[in-house]
Amino acid sequence: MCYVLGIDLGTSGVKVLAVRQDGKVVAEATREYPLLQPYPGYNEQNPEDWVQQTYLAIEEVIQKTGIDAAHIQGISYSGQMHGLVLLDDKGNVIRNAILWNDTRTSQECKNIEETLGEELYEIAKNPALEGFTLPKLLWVKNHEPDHYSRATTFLLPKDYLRYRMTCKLQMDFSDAAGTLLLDVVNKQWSLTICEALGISIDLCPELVESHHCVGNITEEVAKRCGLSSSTQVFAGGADNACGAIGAGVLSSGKTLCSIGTSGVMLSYEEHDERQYNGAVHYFNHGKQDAFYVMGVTLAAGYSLSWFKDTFAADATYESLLAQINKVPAGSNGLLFTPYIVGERTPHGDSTIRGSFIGMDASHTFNHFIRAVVEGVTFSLREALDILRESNHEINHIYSIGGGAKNDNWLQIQANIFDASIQKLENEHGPSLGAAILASYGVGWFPTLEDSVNMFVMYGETFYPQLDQVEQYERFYRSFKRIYSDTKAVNEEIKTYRDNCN
Ligand SMILES: Nc1ncnc2c1ncn2[C@@H]1O[C@H](COP(=O)(O)OP(=O)(O)O)[C@@H](O)[C@H]1O
Ligand SMILES: O=C(CO)[C@@H](O)[C@H](O)COP(=O)(O)O
Repeated sequence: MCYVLGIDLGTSGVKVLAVRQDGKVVAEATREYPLLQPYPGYNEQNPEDWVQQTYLAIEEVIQKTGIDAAHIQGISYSGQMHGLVLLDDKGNVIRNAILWNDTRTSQECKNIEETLGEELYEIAKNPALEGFTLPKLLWVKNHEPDHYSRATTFLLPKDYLRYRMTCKLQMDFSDAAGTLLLDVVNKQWSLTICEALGISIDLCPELVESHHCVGNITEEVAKRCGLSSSTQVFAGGADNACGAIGAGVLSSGKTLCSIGTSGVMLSYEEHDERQYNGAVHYFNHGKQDAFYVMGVTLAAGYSLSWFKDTFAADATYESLLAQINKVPAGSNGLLFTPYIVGERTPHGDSTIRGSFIGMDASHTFNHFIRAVVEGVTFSLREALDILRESNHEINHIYSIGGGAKNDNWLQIQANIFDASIQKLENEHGPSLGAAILASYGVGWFPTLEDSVNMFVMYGETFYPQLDQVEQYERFYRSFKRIYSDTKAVNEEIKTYRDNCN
């Protein structure tokens, strides 16, 4: 029997999945690593943590299953997008990675928009947002010139991990699309954007398709992890592109909701013709010559994990959510906005912060938990509204990520989105998409769709409950007001946060 490994380098941790040629997931292993937050709004990670934790997870999967390493024919990757990894001329990391949820680059974003104007949207198809890679490159150039001067190339998180395992430097189109340096339609680095912003195009690595074979596992890594150097390595994709592949979102009319650390509402796009004017992200898919649009809630699962770590550190997610059904929809008038690290969709605002609105002495811990779950889901509903307003008919949504592990939350999604919610038989998120790319790359299947048909198994469907849908529409209208009603006071109190620096 032959196998592939799918490796998802997420924000909270790395997940390694071993999948058999018949699509059976034979083992998985997850290892966490710390999120470094040296100042409010700063989010970094040490790339060496990614590498070492991945090696341990690979070892664990092989030890759990006793798989003969020579039977692992392919490996591919998915990863948290946009994070900046700078390498020197020896391939060494120059500084910690600056991540997708870091919001220090507001001034750089302003400079990019002022310099490029409409050209940015014509070429990169996206607005300059703090989470994207180009603003981070410019921030290092402006604030850490010694680091910038030593850089010979930049990579994104999963590309760096793949580089360490193959010694090959590349980036796939689906992840490159999130850098703001890619000409999305022509699938090439934009010399116009590089030159306008004083970035050498030589910093940009070779571009490849997600199913492209970049090389093999090196002898050194094979020995370290118990792999074989005969194993082929495939480029992989952005975590949301791989999440879409792993849920079978490979054709028009299909939509994904992914509640990971971030939250994503994503719809497949066959062509690049629709204009969204930056209201949502527009990226190359991991499926060749396809695209997708998506809205992002910066702190989706992160809002729940932050609340758990801060107020119930010893609880499990299961125990935390077990009682929320005892609280009615709308949490008896308690509303939460998930803007605890700023927000992207629909409010591109790095200054806004979260709120609990309507706190009453009668509210209990369970009300707060349910309010967090509902607030995250309301935020994703705002992204869904943008997609529906641009003529995406969306009545059925595939749900993945940590938030898809809880049936109460899946039912709340159905009621707030007013759509049926499709759970996968086994929730593996983007790592399944990465495994599918490897299975297609090694030639087990003639098309990506054939691999999806073999690997993806759908589970329970959750249907909207009319009475709850109607109640949520009322609460949703109140939720949407909170951003504009709290924007000014958040701008006032920002200085109190900054003085923590
Ligand atoms: N059993 C669970 N029930 C509900 N939410 C969960 C559960 N496990 C994890 N989560 C949520 O999912 C998030 C992590 O999702 P995941 O897709 O694993 O993360 P990432 O890919 O961003 O590292 C956590 O922030 C947490 O809020
Ligand atoms: O910034 C984005 C997408 O634009 C995020 O979706 C990151 O890609 C992080 O993903 P998770 O760790 O939340 O899966």
